[in-house]
Amino acid sequence: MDKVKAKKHLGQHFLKDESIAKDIADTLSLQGYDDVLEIGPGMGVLTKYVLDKPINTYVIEIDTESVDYLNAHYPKLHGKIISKDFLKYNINEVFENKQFAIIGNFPYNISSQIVFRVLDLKEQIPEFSGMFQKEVAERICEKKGSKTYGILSVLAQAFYDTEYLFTVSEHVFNPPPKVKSGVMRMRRKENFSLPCGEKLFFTVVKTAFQQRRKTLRNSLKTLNLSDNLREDSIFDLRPEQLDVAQFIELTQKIEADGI
Ligand SMILES: C[S@@+](CC[C@H](N)C(=O)[O-])C[C@H]1O[C@@H](n2cnc3c(N)ncnc32)[C@H](O)[C@@H]1O
Repeated sequence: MDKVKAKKHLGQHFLKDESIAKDIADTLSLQGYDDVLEIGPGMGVLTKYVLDKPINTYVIEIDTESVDYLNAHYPKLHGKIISKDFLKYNINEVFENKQFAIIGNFPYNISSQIVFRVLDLKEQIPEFSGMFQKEVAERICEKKGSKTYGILSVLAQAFYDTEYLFTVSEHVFNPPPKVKSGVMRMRRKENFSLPCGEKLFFTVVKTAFQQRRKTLRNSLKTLNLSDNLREDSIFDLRPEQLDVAQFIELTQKIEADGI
């Protein structure tokens, strides 16, 4: 069967370098789960190395041409290829009440949506690793004070320990993307339930970073906080000056204010 022709609208950039595929597969710690789901296997360059691990491997792929290719070349995947859009797929069809890891050389056009979906499913996902465009991988792992620290950094780090692992050149892909790539890993914290309302925490973080140059006193105006609360010195800060613990503290103060 012929190779799959890369489709731009699906973010298809196929990895050519087998040693990088192996290094990505090796980011799996294999601790705390027996199953792994690879998002976007394409022609299976990474899948091959994931299949070498002592773990049940499933893949989810939106492109039917890639699915046909995988069926033809990877008999070990028989019955474990989910021909669906990861963003819309109900994971309980395969992983009901199960812990599973997610890995991939992710489609860059939907990077942030994939991270948000993982955060939605965090109760079942103890580990999430793989390749994004470098800027997104860095953003996930960035600490307060940096220019790229933002919504993804705070929300991912509220529930996961995040590590930036290594950078990958654009030349090892076919076709090459315009930007460099970065491999990162997120491992869920032992205690990942927040000591404040999660929905409000998400709202506070997102609202604060929508106007990242403003102080919280200005950017959080839309939350209708009391004048008394707005006197608190935490509101003198800009969002990039707060770490996760401070965003939690801020959310707790807003909760106590009775929003
Ligand atoms: C960057 S390519 C990586 C392909 C392969 N893993 C590799 O390393 O060569 C991203 C893959 O994700 C697939 N993809 C794009 N959007 C998807 C979605 N919403 N759900 C599942 N797969 C998707 C693409 O078809 C493509 O195969």
